[in-house]
Amino acid sequence: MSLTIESITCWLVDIPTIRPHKLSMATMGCQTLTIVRMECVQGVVGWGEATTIGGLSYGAESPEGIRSAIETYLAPLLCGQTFSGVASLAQMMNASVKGNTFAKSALETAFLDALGKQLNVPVSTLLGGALTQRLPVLWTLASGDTNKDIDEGKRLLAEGRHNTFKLKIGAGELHSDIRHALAIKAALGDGVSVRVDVNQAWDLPSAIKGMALLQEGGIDLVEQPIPLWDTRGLIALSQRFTLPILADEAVATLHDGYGLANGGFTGAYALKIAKAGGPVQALKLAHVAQAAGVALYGGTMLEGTLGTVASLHAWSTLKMQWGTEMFGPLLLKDDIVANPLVFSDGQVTLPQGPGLGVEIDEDKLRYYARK
Ligand SMILES: O=C(O)C[C@H]1C=CC(=O)O1
Ligand SMILES: [Mn+2]
Repeated sequence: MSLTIESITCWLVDIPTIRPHKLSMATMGCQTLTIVRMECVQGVVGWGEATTIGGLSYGAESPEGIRSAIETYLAPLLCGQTFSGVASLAQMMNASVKGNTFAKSALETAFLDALGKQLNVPVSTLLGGALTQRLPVLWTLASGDTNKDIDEGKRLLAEGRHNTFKLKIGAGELHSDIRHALAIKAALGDGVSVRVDVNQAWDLPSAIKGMALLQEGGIDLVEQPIPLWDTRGLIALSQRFTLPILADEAVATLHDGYGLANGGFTGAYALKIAKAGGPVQALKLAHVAQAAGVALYGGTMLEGTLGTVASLHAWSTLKMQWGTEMFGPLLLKDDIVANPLVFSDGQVTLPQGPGLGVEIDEDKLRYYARK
């Protein structure tokens, strides 16, 4: 069985967020989904998505750059070619295009969706088979205001939608950020897991001070406290504190995962399909982590439903010691799918059906697509 790619179409889809989402490097009021439609000669169509955060403020690929890499380089390379699976697809993309893992992730996702539809199996089956149909999912409190975050957290706990929270810090002065995090932790209570993501904003001395206070205050996990290039610092912090570290920006591919673990990093890796170049590539990093005894976490680039579901199919094949943050669609006011994901009891349900199991609402796609 193989698929021949006939055409690849790409849209930029702008969807407002339900509230401002404040990270250390940008405040989002809108998310741009780069949507890919891959039509195959065999009659199946696959869909994929790539997102980043805050234009070029989070990473090296912008939505416009992702679209340009696909339309100018990757689509002409792939159209007319026949692939028996993701291995030959990835090999061809990597031979001609360096980096651009976000663009490659959207294409790998679309191919997996098409292949699953052709074989009449879910993408999770192509990736090794789901261990579970429901995955834990936390929520990020990042309104930029401590009291608003507390109200939002309490409301979501009362509704039973989430029982674990991540806070975005690093934009403010160290001690006021710590006060913010510990006030939320105290208000939500002992039984609620609260983690923080610094998104690289601290230098090493600040991280040493900050982590001591966060550890003392009962925070459960600290994500990417220092810049991505400072792997020596990250390893040292992971060995110095009992408060575990989640490596995010510092660990994109299996090579990064190997390097950190080999250097003595203890803690966990945030897997993201966009950082690795697709669901199959992200699983390679997961398997390196498993070999090294590093724990796993299912990360998001705040994708809409398509990218979130693609990630969930991959994460469903793994034991995720720190759960997932696949809440992206809940941060958006709308989406381009006819069958939204179901979130309840701190969990999200993996869609059934062939391929990704996501049905696109093409009217909404046209409505939100950038003209
Ligand atoms: O983890 C990040 O760095 C990005 C993203 C994930 C959740 C969230 O709120 O932002
Ligand atoms: Mn992060």
